[in-house]
Amino acid sequence: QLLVDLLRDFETSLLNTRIPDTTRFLPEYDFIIVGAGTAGCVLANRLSEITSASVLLLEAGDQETFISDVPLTAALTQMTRYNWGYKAEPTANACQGLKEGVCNWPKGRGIGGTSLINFMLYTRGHRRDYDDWAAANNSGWSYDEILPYFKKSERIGIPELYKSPYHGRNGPLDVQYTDYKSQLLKAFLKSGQELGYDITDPNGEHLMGFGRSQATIRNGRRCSTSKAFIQPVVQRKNLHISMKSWVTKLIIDPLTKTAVGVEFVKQRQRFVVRARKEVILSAGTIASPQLLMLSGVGPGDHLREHNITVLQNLPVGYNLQDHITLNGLVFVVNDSTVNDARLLNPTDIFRYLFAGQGPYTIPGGAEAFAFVRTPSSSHAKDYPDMELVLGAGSLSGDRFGTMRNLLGITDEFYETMFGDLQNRETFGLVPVLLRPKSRGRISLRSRNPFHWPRMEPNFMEHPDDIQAMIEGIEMIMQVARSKSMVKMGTHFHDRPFPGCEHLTFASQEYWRCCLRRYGSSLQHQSGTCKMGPTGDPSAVVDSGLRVHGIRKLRVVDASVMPNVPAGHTNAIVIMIAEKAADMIKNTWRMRTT
Ligand SMILES: Cc1cc2nc3c(=O)[nH]c(=O)nc-3n(C[C@H](O)[C@H](O)[C@H](O)COP(=O)(O)OP(=O)(O)OC[C@H]3O[C@@H](n4cnc5c(N)ncnc54)[C@H](O)[C@@H]3O)c2cc1C
Repeated sequence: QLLVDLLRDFETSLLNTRIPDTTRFLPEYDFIIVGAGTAGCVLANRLSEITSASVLLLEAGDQETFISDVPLTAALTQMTRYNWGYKAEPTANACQGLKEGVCNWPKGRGIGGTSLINFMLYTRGHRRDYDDWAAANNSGWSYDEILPYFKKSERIGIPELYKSPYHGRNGPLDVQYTDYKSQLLKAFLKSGQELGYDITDPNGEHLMGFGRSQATIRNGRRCSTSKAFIQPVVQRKNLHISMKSWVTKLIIDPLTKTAVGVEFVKQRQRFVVRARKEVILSAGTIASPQLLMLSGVGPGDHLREHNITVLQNLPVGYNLQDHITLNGLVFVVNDSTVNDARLLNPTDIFRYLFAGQGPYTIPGGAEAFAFVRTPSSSHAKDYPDMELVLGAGSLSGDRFGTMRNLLGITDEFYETMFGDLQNRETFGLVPVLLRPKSRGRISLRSRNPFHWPRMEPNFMEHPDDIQAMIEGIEMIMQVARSKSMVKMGTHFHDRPFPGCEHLTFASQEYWRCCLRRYGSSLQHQSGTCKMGPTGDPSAVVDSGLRVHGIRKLRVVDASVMPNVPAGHTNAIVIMIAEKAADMIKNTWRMRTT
């Protein structure tokens, strides 16, 4: 930790804008934003554009360091204090063979939130995802209505997409390809064509197809929402940012049912600050429902169990969704791949440090993705229900254990599976279930705000989710058997997963077992403060993201998604926050100055 602190100080003095930490607070602000994560940073920027409005941004963590900047080593950030390090409850159909038999749920802590530790892949989902939100009486959320907000935030750095009507060129968030292109990437894209798919821009007209990873990177470094939205505006006088400020409660007037402020702890001192116009909760899918419940907004019975006075009975914490994945599908290949040993190569290190180029710039090690439709899918023909992610290397190359640590993979699993692959070139292919039918829940473990809430994933509780995953694995095998991949000497490392050796290898039962033991999360938890109209018994916020029944309180983060779209969630949360900022400005008839 000392080393991290020293490096951070060194780096912020040289490379980053130091974010001033407010210690003296106004008694009242127009807007108080709880959580400076992906959504909170966007909101703080857009709301403080109104020079007449005062904005307080409260964040439990502190400023990012260059440790989180390197795209390839994203997994390393999970080992720092920038990760809340949550662990979910044991669940019947996933994660059973992982450390402690539970799923790791890393979440970012610091200005930038989970955009500080995520894998930077930039995807938005399918047009139909948003049209479905709108069709469920969430007016204003159809694809045509939200596309301008994706574009508003984006500065596309991919020349062939400059003229695309789907991309923005003037936003603060850089979206780029890395300069690194392996032979494997070319073979993977070709295999897609062999299988009848197009090579597409997944953020363009058609999601279905194979494409290179677009990522939130700027000149080879992570472009967090802190870099994009906060660092350029720290000099604004009307924006106060307070770090290491742990919000413990939203203060809601029980008579008028109006949010009037927040309570938080900073440097062991308790503060209460009032909000003149609104409190905006952007603490993420786990902490936002927790804070609502601690403040009296949630399922009545559950709050009473914890002796919390019920101010508004709402289904807070339900509808938890996530994209499911299976790690450990490893392929041996003849070409050179990326692994920990190679990363010690001084040429690559210097190339990265001085030019922002080379393998270190691959976002989380993912070079490309394919959006495909499983044979049994009940979705429309153009709607992919499965993503296949191509790794530039694989879990077998994780000698330093950073990826294992992130995923909760035991050393025993690693040695048994990959012990004999140490000198081999390998890559991984990862299936991702895009439209899960299973639902989990966040609930309170206690009324102590410093205790983690209970996180029940219920992954793959619905049998269709397991079936889709098995078909996704079979599609991965098809890709690996394609001519272009075989030409590279690709073959599946067919060592049985520990605990599933007794089953016929590659049978449906075998894959079921692998999923139960090693199936896990892609960390796209969402939906726990669901958006829906009055009268929808599962809704927590309305289409303006206002909490039903409570005045002057909005939720703006991944928790409001009614259904998780078929895309990685960071860009989607940024879009939600961009739109929310406009809605808030309209409510208060405040213009950007
Ligand atoms: C390992 C990993 C890899 C991922 N990879 C990708 C990817 O490649 N592409 C992609 O699109 N998405 C990815 N995601 C998901 C994506 O980053 C998240 O969905 C998104 O960042 C969520 O944004 P948010 O604003 O809802 O929450 P967050 O960004 O988590 O923000 C919540 C903020 O609130 C703060 N907070 C919480 N409680 C309190 C409190 N009580 N008081 C004060 N502050 C508080 C937190 O510290 C945090 O800063 C990944 C996620 C993880 C964990």
